[in-house]
Amino acid sequence: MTRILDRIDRPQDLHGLTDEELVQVSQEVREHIIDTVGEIGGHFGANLGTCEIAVALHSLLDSPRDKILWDVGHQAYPHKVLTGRRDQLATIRKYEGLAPFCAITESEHDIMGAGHASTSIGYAVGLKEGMRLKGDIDEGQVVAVIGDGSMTGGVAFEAISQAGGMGTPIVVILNDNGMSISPNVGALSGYFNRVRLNPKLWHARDTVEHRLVELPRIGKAVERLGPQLKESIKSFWAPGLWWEELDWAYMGVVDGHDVHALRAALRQAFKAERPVVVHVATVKGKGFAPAEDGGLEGQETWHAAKPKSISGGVPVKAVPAPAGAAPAAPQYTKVFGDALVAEVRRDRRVAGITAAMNSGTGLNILQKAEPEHYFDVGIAEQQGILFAAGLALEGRKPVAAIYSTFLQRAYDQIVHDVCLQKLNVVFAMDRAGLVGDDGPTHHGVFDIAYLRSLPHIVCAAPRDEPMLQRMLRTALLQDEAPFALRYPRGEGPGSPLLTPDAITPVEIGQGEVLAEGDGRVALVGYGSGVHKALEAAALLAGAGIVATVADARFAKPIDVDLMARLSADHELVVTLEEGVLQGGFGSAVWEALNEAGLDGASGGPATARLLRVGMPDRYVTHGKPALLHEEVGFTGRAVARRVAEVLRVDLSDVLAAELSS
Ligand SMILES: Cc1ncc(C[n+]2csc(CCOP(=O)(O)OP(=O)(O)O)c2C)c(N)n1
Ligand SMILES: CC(=O)[C@@H](O)[C@H](O)COP(=O)(O)O
Ligand SMILES: [Mg+2]
Repeated sequence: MTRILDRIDRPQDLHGLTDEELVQVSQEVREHIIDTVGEIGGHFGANLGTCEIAVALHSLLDSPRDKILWDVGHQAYPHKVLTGRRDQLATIRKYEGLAPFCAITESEHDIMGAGHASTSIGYAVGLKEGMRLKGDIDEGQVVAVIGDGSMTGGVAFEAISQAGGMGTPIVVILNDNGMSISPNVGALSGYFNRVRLNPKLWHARDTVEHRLVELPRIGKAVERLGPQLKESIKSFWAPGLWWEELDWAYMGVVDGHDVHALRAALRQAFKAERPVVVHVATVKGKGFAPAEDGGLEGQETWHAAKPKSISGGVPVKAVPAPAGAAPAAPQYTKVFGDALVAEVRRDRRVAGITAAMNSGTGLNILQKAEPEHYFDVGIAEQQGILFAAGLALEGRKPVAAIYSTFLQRAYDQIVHDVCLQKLNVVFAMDRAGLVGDDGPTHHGVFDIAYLRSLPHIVCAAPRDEPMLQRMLRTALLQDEAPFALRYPRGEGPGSPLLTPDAITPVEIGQGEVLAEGDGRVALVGYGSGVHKALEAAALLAGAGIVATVADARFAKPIDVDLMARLSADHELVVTLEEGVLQGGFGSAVWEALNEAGLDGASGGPATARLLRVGMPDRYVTHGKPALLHEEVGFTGRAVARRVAEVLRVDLSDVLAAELSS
């Protein structure tokens, strides 16, 4: 059957279609996403929830003159399909393919870049007030689509307050499905649930006035009340009171899978001359039974789909690993989650905090094992750190498990509240380094630089799983300082784990030499950089260069004695880190050598040349980590090649042999 979708090459092609045709297009978009994402992998459930919303919006609006903003952007695949990218959807999140979220460099219909939650309303206020400043506030509609989970981000409320105060005529679609990645949390979510799940409240506004006017004796009086007073009486009974109190018009709850109802509500909202929120109820994973009928667990499972996980619209049964295959190394996330449970059981002062990333951080393990010591603040990283600060002031030992990239959201709380007051808070930063498919908004490459400069903080990075266990223990045994721990997304090298009673702390500020060399080059890794150092050393050995390999273990405090010794004993010292070079670990080594008069520049003893290997001064694109590591030169081969150049050694045969092996 030919799809209507096949003739939708631009959003304006939706204009003039009947409601029935729009319903059909919505379903065709849904099936296109199920087939495509089920094959290639990617964000899934949220996209099935916004098919009708995207169709309704683009059928009424003239994008990009009218501006539609998608909060986070993980639910923007229908928008991408309807705005000329239908046939490229299979490239999404792939190297040089469509961006994982909205990107202003990708399409004129992507009005804002995203990836981090809760930003869309803020942009919307700016865009609309920008039109007012240009002298034409009616230049175009501005609509922000934000989920109930993203609504828990404080910055969304900052924008709601500004818009209410200025009377900025924007439209917000609150896409309420009761889910964040895991079930949504907090009082706001509770309020949304009460309203969304109570159909009687869905049309309260319309019926309240009717019933009031029908009342004996006072009915006539109500009839004569001015519209404002009537509105406030209506909103007293109807949901959305707090929106009205903030001078927003509240409309809802609308069925987010009913194109006709959505269009009717949006037509009304577009006419308002004030900020309007349209509260919409959707199902995360709508139209895909394992999610739609799978309850909260099913909807959490299908937040993202793995490659080749769906065929013919149904899940593909996982194929067991062949007998005798080596077990995959445990994900750092699981090692951390298990280690945190062990720490809580060793010291009842310990508690774990997540910001809506329950399973992503491994805190789902703590939630099951020690629920009293588990806290989820929702998408509210700033609150997560303030909450940790409060716990620390109360003598608890909080561990804030927040991805490196999302922790950026709480930078001032780290500076102003934790470090300045020298509070004993542990930052467990998963997804440190290049995360891969999620791309530049999610790569955790700035934390070394953004934390190392803060007084009192300790910055550490384990080279493998047991070292992660030891560093977490170290962080929690000490009472002195804030302690930041970083580790990459995915598997470690598979080193044998330590039993809880065998976990010993490491000396803070002390590095470790893993292999002594012949004095020509020392490769000093930090975290995942240690493995690149070992890979490079193996290649250099093929050319007769025996490299010294060291694990710095700490970026702050730096092991100055070790760095001084390596610098004095070698021609070349190479630092390797999966973080930006500017202000990173290599810079810290450079600074330490300079302060000790050992950098050769200050007339001190002859010292080694310093070569820093790390992330470049640009945003690295999306794609598989191995491809990205190749692109930025963060591989054993690339490092070996650079060392050979400096030492004027010919490595071509070794590299050729390695390639052919
Ligand atoms: C600042 C920030 N914290 C955490 C995340 C991770 N994250 C991505 S989507 C999501 C859930 C969003 O929930 P909601 O807005 O309700 O959208 P839904 O998936 O339910 O459609 C989370 C926590 C993020 N993208 N940004
Ligand atoms: C959209 C978003 O921010 C999350 O879904 C993120 O993509 C999760 O990343 P991980 O897959 O690394 O947990
Ligand atoms: Mg949601």
